[in-house]
Amino acid sequence: MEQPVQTEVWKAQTLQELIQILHRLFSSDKVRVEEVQALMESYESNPVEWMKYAQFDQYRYTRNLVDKGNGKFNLMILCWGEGHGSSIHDHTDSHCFMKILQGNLKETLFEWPGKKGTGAMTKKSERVLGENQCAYINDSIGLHRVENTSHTESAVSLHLYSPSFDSCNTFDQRTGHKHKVKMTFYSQFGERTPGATAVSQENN
Ligand SMILES: N[C@@H](CS(=O)O)C(=O)O
Ligand SMILES: [Fe+2]
Repeated sequence: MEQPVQTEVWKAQTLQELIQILHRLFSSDKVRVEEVQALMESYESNPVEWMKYAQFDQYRYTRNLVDKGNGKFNLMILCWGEGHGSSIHDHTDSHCFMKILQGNLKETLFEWPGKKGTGAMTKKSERVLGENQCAYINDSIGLHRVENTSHTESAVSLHLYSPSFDSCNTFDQRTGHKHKVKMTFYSQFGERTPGATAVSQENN
């Protein structure tokens, strides 16, 4: 009789436990994408656990720092009001995991523009991510835009970036021209970042 292959399957019962296991997985230098993705998917979103990080802005999506991952990653909660979305952007050569905690988000993938960056950008695919799903992207997969297309529901997502970064490139869909933007946190560890305002240089 053949034995089924035993693989280790993580199940994070709480956000705190998820963070603990993430610290363990990232303490080694080799990131196993499928393992992290499965772990993040295993956490069943419980709003009570993440509510203090979910700080919304009326005009744009917000980035709220949850954990600095011992220098190995940044974990953050993004809050998307009705109709809020990001520009087409890259991820600065990092791993990007994106888990939906509430609502739905549409992710549209684009190809990198050619060297000269001229002409309309090519759309590769799109999909709608639902609650508890976890997507993954890096620069070799392509560029993306994320949108809460709902006019009645907000959305909340949990993002892990490794290594962490604080700037990325945004791209003009019609011309492919890129533009470097700095990214900031609306709040950190549940506290509003002093001086952080709705600046226009953001990724949206
Ligand atoms: N990568 C974006 C969010 S998203 O649109 O994937 C950010 O960190 O702000
Ligand atoms: Fe992104």
